[in-house]
Amino acid sequence: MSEASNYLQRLQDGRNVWVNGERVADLTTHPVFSGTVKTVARTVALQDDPEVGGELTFETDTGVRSHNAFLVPERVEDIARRSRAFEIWTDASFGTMSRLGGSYRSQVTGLYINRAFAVPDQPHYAERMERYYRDVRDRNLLVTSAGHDPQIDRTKLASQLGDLYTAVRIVRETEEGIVLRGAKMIATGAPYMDEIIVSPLKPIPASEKDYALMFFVAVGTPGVHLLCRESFASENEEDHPLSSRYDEMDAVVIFDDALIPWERVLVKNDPDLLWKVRSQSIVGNLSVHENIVRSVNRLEFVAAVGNELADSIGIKKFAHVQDKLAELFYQIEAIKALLLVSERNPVRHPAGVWLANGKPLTTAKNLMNRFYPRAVEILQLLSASGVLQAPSTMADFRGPLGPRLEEYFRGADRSAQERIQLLKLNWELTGSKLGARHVLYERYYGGDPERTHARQYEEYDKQPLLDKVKARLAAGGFR
Ligand SMILES: Cc1cc2nc3c(=O)[nH]c(=O)nc-3n(C[C@H](O)[C@H](O)[C@H](O)COP(=O)(O)OP(=O)(O)OC[C@H]3O[C@@H](n4cnc5c(N)ncnc54)[C@H](O)[C@@H]3O)c2cc1C
Repeated sequence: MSEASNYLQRLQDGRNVWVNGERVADLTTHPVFSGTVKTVARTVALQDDPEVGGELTFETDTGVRSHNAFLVPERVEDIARRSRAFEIWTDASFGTMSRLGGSYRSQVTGLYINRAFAVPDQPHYAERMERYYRDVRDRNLLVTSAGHDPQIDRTKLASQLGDLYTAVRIVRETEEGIVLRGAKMIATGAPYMDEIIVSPLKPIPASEKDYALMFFVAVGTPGVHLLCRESFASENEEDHPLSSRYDEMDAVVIFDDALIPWERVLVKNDPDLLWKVRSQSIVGNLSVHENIVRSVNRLEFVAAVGNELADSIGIKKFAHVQDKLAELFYQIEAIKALLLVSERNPVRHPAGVWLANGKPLTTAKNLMNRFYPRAVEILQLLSASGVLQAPSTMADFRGPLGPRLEEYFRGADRSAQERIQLLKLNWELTGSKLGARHVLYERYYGGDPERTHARQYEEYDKQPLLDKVKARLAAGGFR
């Protein structure tokens, strides 16, 4: 069976996906989901593609071909193999779909690598992790994650939110596993995925041990509900080139007395073990590496649109326009340079794997949540009211006003229809609901930027900088 038809079949698992007040009977035909399902199926099918399939996959010890996000980087060249696979996949959606690229598949790989290294005294952890990794890898499953408790009141602990089962907690244990109730926020792409990693993203105090859970849940598990946000998808490919294909959706995951089998439970009511596992650098490193490959791809897309906009109305010769276009280019070059530096200066981890250097990756991640909103702002500044002059639909070109539109909307270097297509693409990136969500995503997907930037400050090795200045001052200053 091809990867694409296998994927489409996997969606028919009775999953509880809720949107617009109804349970979705079939994602493959539902107007909110069918466009993106096609995109995911097309991307997954790249593994069968004679041209790129080899670069995307590796042969496992069980003899199947699996995506390189599952490749354990035992040799230094494996970093480049993983990177190339991320690039091919992310290019299939111009960097707009974050969960397809392999970030959370990489977390599974990282957790597998860590299994014995992080917790040698917990054999059940290592055994379950190994079985899970092998299963997900060999079936090429798609993975997302949900890490946060409902927002409600951030000054309170999970146990202080009123109902003890607001955040996810065990209701009872059975021979088969744990029965869970509560909600986790938010799992991007969940309706299209096979698996969700559920795990808090920050340390849990000992007094809150009942919330210290880490487990993997199959999306189709009975009692698991995915409550989707408002859809940004469109069925009109001509007018909405991105929303019709790439609305990856975000969902709250609700556990309504859902049974999670023991073999999927990695940490149960154990804050120490949880943090031991989560704070290991491998998991974050492998997944951030994918994020940065995707970031380059996304910035390249935005820069190309910006250049086309400038060409289309003949504004390229203005100095401030060149300044803005140059800014889009240096954004690309800065993130690309950090990616290259990280890949060319790999670090051998004691667990026996090679990792791209973490410092430039973290820097790129933190820069990106400032770069992307600015990149979108530049597109807005370049097109000004142009996007609002575009007719509501390309169909107007086929109506009675068509010949007039050809005249009024033509560009400096292109036909009216070509220019309006470009403006519609620009609107998708800068003014549509999908575009606004992309900006929010780039700001927050990697955590609250206020705190991730502060962490970079705290973890930065400042001493060598300070020593130099202190020595100079001690020697009499800078005279
Ligand atoms: C589009 C999108 C997709 C996402 N996809 C996923 C996903 O797939 N999986 C997943 O697990 N998560 C996902 N996230 C969640 C993301 O990880 C969080 O948005 C991020 O970590 C911030 O947490 P929060 O949204 O709960 O905001 P909060 O932590 O509630 O913060 C809200 C505001 O309060 C401030 N604040 C709150 N607490 C503190 C504090 N202690 N100190 C200082 N300031 C504070 C913050 O700075 C911020 O301004 C996604 C987010 C977005 C926007």
